[in-house]
Order: sequence, then C-alpha cells, then structure tokens
Amino acid sequence: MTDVRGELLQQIKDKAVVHGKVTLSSGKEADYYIDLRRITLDGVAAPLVGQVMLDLTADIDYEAVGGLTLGADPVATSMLHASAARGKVLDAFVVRKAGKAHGLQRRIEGAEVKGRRVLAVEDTSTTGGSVLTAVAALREAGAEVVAVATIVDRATGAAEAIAEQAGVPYVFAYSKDDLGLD
Ligand SMILES: O=P(O)(O)OC[C@H]1O[C@H](OP(=O)(O)OP(=O)(O)O)[C@H](O)[C@@H]1O
Ligand SMILES: O=C(O)c1cc(=O)[nH]c(=O)[nH]1
Repeated sequence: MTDVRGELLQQIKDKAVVHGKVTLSSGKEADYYIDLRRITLDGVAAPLVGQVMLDLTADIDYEAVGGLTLGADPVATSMLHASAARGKVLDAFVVRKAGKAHGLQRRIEGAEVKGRRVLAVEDTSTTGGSVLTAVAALREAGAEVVAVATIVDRATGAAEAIAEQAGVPYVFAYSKDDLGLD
C-alpha cells in the first residue's frame, strides 16, 4: 500500500517551506512561510492533497467543500476530483473575499450551499481569520458548516479561534512539528 500521507508530507517539506522573515496575512511577522500554492498547484503533489484531505475528513458527513479564495480553491477542487475517483460526488464552491458587483453578484461561487452540509477548507491556517471569514459567509448564505479542515496548521491560534468563534471541529493533516518547524 502506498503511503499517500507520507508522500505529501515529503512534497511539502521539499517544495513549500521557505525560511526567512515574512509578513503574514494577519500582519504578524514570522521566520518561515509555508507556500502551499506550490503544492496545491503542483502536478505531482496536488492529486495527493485531495486524497489526504478526504482521508482526514472521512468521519465527517458533508456534501460540498470550499473556502476563502485563493488558498482554499485548489484544495477544494483536488478533493472534488479525488472523491469522484472514489465513486462519490462531492461539490465545490469558492468564497470571494468581497461580494461581486456585476454578473450574478454572488459572494459564493459554484455549488449551491444553502441548506447543505459543507466543509470549510484552507491550505494553511495561522490565526484562522481567513477560514472564519469563509465560515461567516457560508452561514450567511444558509449553509450548515460541519467542520473546518486545513492542510497545515501553524499552531498559532487558529484552533482556539475556530473553536471559540465557529464552534465546529477543526482538523488538520500536518502540524508544524510534522514539518520539523519550531
Ligand atoms: O489563518 P490566517 O491568519 O487567515 O492565515 C492563513 C491564510 O493566509 C494565506 O492566504 P493569503 O491571505 O495570503 O491570501 P491568498 O490565499 O489570496 O494568497 C493562506 O492561504 C491562508 O488563507
Ligand atoms: O499566515 C499566512 O499568511 C500564511 C502563512 C503560511 O505559512 N503560508 C501562507 O500561505 N500564509
């Protein structure tokens, strides 16, 4: 049996971890950055993302998956395709950072979320602010957010913020310890 989880971990270590001073989305400073777009948009690694995230959330019942653009988008589509390959239909959606003023003026694009059980996903979570924005938009649109799932958790407050502000389970595929970061 192939170790998909182990393979993806190695891909992340090899391709996504960048050491050096960076300013994060929250405005905080950090000594490293995990650029998971180099994974979720990589021809070798991206198919593994869908499998690992489906396995991670196998005990959670949801019909559609997505999160705040852009980090979440390829996570959701990778899960959609991996689910289809397993014979199960899984829809995806994209939560815009702001509403759109033209066209159909939708904040959430793609699958209808109203009245459906949805999983909010993320590539990396630092403060959890981005995914919490997605959760708020999804709830406003009438979705039932059943959980939050991220590929890498940086152990910098996201778990606590999601528990307090969203009140749903939070799961992640890899911790910073898995990546050998401190
Ligand atoms: O938990 P948080 O503190 O919100 O930080 C994590 C977020 O930061 C990054 O996105 P970024 O804001 O850089 O935007 P992008 O996805 O559009 O690149 C990353 O993709 C997460 O979405
Ligand atoms: O907090 C962030 O902005 C952030 C951290 C990180 O490691 N990777 C990323 O894409 N964003």
